Amino acid sequence: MTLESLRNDIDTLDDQLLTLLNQRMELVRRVGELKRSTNAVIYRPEREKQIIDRLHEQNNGLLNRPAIEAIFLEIFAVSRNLELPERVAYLGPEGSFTHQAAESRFGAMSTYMALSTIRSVFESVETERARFGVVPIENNQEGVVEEAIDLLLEKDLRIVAEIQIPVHFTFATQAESLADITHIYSKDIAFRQCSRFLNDYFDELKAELIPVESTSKAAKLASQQPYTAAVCSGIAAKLFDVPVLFDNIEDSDLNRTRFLILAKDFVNQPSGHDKTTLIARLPNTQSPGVLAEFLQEFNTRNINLTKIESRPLREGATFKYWFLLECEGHANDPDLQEILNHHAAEVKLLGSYVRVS
Ligand SMILES: O=C(O)C(=O)C[C@]1(C(=O)O)C=C[C@@H](O)C=C1
Repeated sequence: MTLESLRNDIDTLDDQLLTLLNQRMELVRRVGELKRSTNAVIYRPEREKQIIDRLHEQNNGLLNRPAIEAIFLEIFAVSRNLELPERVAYLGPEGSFTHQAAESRFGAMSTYMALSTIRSVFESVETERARFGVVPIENNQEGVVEEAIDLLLEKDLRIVAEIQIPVHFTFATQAESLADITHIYSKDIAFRQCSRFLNDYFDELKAELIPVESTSKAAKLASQQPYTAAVCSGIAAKLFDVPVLFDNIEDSDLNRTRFLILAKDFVNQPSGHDKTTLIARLPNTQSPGVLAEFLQEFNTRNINLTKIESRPLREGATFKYWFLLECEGHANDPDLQEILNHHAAEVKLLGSYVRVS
């Protein structure tokens, strides 16, 4: 087959894909009308997961699961925008890893607001300037983001979904050759995490490493100044139009960050593979057994507790704590429901949502 005839076949299939996508959007538009008439929520992560699971199971072509996910998450994002355009606030600046996390769920078509603090993301959702907020909650190498954890107690928001993304860095530059590069910009932590690559390539070339506030700023500088480069996220390089010379230049490929999507009011239906996040303010944790007995309630019901984080209650000059707990399962599961009922006064449900891993 010639290139031309292969391309002709691709054109024919693309025409069919477009027709099918438009047919799908017509159905989605009707779903949107139905939902608006019943005041139902537009974003249904558990339904999206169900669709991707089903497609993956029946698939026997070349596309693997990440490819199916990438294509369909973008389709869902376009669908949701058609049903009701929804604004997404995230911890900026543009091109940050939180931006990348937000885009991985809400797609290229959503309206985004880059905010400069985690608190302002919470507040924008609270005051309904944004329908959803995306914040980092923990990194598997560095631990939790304390500000985000504390705001979960302070503000009355719900968790819609979690996103986990590997922290990959790219090396982006406009320079024609590595030997031309005199300065490399990035955040100091990113330099540390890419030290092997930088040593291998630049030890002899002697480019100067210049730390700046964010990897997005680094990409911006590299877009403005010839003979410079940036160690930054892929999304920042794309945003500032700096060609990526090397991908995944980090020393360890185990570095992952977990983000939460927050909304003012949100209830997910069970997906069969869920996680639940709770806040517990137990009275008298200084009395023997109070905390242990509470945790035991999960154990006796065979509920797998996956995380417990203690944070100071900041009540006077005392050492008192509240706890952020995560367990497998959905708040509708009868066993978990029992615990929630039993501790209605001291336990608050932040959300049940599709468990990533
Ligand atoms: O099934 C729905 O509830 C829809 O709104 C449709 C749809 C889709 O495109 O398939 C879009 C948004 C939801 O997050 C889930 C699925």
